[in-house]
Amino acid sequence: MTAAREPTMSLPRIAITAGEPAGIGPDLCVMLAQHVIDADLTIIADHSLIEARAEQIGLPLGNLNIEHVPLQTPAAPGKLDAANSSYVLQTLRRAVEGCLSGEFDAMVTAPVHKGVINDAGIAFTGHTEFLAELTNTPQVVMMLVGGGMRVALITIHMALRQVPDAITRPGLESIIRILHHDLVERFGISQPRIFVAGLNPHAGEDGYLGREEIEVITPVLEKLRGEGMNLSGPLPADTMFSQKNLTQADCFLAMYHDQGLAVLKHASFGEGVNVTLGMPIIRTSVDHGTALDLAGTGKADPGSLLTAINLAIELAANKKARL
Ligand SMILES: NC(=O)C1=CN([C@@H]2O[C@H](COP(=O)(O)OP(=O)(O)OC[C@H]3O[C@@H](n4cnc5c(N)ncnc54)[C@H](O)[C@@H]3O)[C@@H](O)[C@H]2O)C=CC1
Ligand SMILES: NCC(=O)COP(=O)(O)O
Repeated sequence: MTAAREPTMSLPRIAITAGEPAGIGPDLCVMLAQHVIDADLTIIADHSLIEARAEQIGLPLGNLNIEHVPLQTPAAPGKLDAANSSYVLQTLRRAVEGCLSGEFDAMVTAPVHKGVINDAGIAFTGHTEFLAELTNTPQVVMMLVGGGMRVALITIHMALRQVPDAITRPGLESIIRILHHDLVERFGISQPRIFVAGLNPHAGEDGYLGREEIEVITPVLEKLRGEGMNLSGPLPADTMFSQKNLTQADCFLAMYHDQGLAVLKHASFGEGVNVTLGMPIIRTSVDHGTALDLAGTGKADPGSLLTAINLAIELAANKKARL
């Protein structure tokens, strides 16, 4: 909790990385101080950055707990500076280290700007891949939760041109195994029903509109169904998210980023949560980006960050209950 709350034993300890310093992440961290949250939050950020943003948007910091990681150069709202990219990555390293050591029960990330990190000469496609590397996890899965659905992805941050070649039988099998495992173990769904999209229009139209469904997706689904997994598909992606399917699926599995996330964000932008599956640590995140246009204005909506914190609390409690 960040506003007035009675001290309580065993609240989940959650690290929050403030993200890109020129974006809305620092504003959202300040906004957390205005809410009562049943967790011990540690904001990992430059202390003076958060203080300055609080002053800018006219909100008190209260007893917000901030662990200081110094900026490389002063940050102005809305003005990206590649010099601060190493700071952004350092906040992530610190949170991961704390989660791995047991100091934190989970980490929640505010948005980073992928482009400016690359401008600094650091190859970076997203938190998901960076955290996989830091935790030595060979395969992670991105799943978003919102709008009454869960949507996981086979391919994440890659050019559309590269997608078909990146969908392989071993990769698909490994992702479905992780997804199934985490839906059971982390989300407590005993028999998850996973609806799997095809890659091509009409799921390939029997091979006339592409052969990935026949050659890659169907053989993997048949193999895993043989092990007892409840898998539907490959389904035409244009109708996969029908209202009827929303009531029946525990999770949709999309072949590429915008096939799944455009639908989810249409239904829930600003209230959705991004969760990384397959890692030894719990990580949730906002569903939006750095919104440079809103940084320092006080107009950013903290809804997604609050929902991400609540999901982290729930997943940490589920994990504790299983120990
Ligand atoms: N979790 C993360 O670190 C994510 C980072 N990004 C990064 O963010 C950067 C900017 O991405 P964009 O595509 O421009 O998306 P964006 O989400 O930053 O902005 C899209 C639109 O939504 C509005 N918006 C976003 N968050 C809002 C909030 N909390 N309250 C009110 N309005 C909000 C913005 O003002 C803008 O009009 C990119 O570098 C992208 O890679 C994008 C998504 C997730
Ligand atoms: N569209 C989701 C997104 O870009 C966030 O990715 P990540 O930084 O959480 O890997």
